[in-house]
Amino acid sequence: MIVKVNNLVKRYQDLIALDHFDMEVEEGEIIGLLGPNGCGKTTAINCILSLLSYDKGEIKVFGEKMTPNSYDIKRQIGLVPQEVSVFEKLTVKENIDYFCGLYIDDKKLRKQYVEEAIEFVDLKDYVKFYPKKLSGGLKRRLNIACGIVHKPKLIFLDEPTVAVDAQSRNFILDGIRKLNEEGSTIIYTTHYLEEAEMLCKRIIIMDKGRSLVSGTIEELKAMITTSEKIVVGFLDIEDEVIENMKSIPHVIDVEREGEDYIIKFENGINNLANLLDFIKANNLTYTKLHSQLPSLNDVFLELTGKELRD
Ligand SMILES: Nc1ncnc2c1ncn2[C@@H]1O[C@H](COP(=O)(O)OP(=O)(O)OP(=O)(O)O)[C@@H](O)[C@H]1O
Repeated sequence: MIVKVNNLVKRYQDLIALDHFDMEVEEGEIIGLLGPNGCGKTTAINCILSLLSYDKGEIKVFGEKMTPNSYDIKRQIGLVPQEVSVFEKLTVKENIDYFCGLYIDDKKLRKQYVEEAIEFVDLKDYVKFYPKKLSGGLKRRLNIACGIVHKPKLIFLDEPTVAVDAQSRNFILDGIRKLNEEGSTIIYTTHYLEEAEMLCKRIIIMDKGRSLVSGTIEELKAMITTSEKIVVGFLDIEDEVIENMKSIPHVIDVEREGEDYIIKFENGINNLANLLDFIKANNLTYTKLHSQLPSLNDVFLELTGKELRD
C-alpha cells in the first residue's frame, strides 16, 4: 500500500472538513478522489502531504508515518495544486528549473529532467515566456511540469483541468495516463465525473468529509439499484400516461430531462421489450429511444440524494 489513511479528522474551527476519512492507494494505480465542491478533497491531500495539521487519525506514505519533516518521502512525491502556483518573475523554464532544484542536486540530471518536463507538457515554444503571458491552459501545463519535473513515484493532481479548454484538457488527461504508464501512482481529485470514468481504475466517492464508497467503476455501479436507463423522446404525451409507465415491470422512476424522458429500470430481463409493448398499447410516437448504463452521477445521486455537479 503506497498511501494509507485511517480515521482522519480535520476541523477548521467549528467546521469538520474531514470526518473520519479513510483511503488506501496501491502502487501503480490511478485513483480518483471524487466529490462535490467543498467535500474535503484538497484538505485530505494537504493532510496526507503534512502541509496541514490534523486533529485525529493516521497517515502512512510508502509504509512510513508521514510528518512535516519526512523529506525522504516528500522527495518521491509530486503535487500539482489546484491553484496555479508558479513564480510570476521567473520564465517558464526558470520556474521548472527552480522546482526541480528543490529535489535534484546533480546539475546534469537537473538539466536533463527540466528538458524532459518541458517536452512532456509541450511548452518548448514558450520557455522564455513569463507566466502572465500564458493562456489558462498553458499555465496549467506549466503547473503540471513544476509538480512532476523531479520524476516522483507518487503524484497528486488536484483538479488540474478546472477552467481549461477541451484541447488542453485532453492533453492533460493523456499526459496523466503517460505518467502512470511510466510507473507513477496517481491520485486525481475532480468533480468532473466523466474525467474520473475515463481515467481512473478505482474511485473513492467523498461527501461531507467522509469517504462514502470506493471501488472500480463497475463495482460502484453494481452497488446501486438502477441498472439501466432508457431515454425516450416522446411526441405529445400526457402526464397520466407517464404515471402509468411506472407500473411497467422493474421501472423505478420516470424523469423528465428537457424534451426527453428517462425511464429507470432495476435489474430485470425484457425491460426494453416491456417498454415497447407499453408504447404500442398506448399508441405513442417517439423521436428517439436509446438505452444508457448508469453513470457515476447515478451512483452519487443514489448514495447522497444529490447531484455530483453543482
Ligand atoms: N483554511 C480554511 N479555513 C476554514 N475553512 C476551510 C479552509 N479550507 C477549506 N475550508 C472548508 O473546508 C471544507 C473542505 O474544503 P476543501 O477545499 O478541502 O474541499 P474540496 O473538496 O477540495 O473543494 P473544491 O472542489 O471546491 O476544491 C469546505 O467547507 C471549505 O469551505
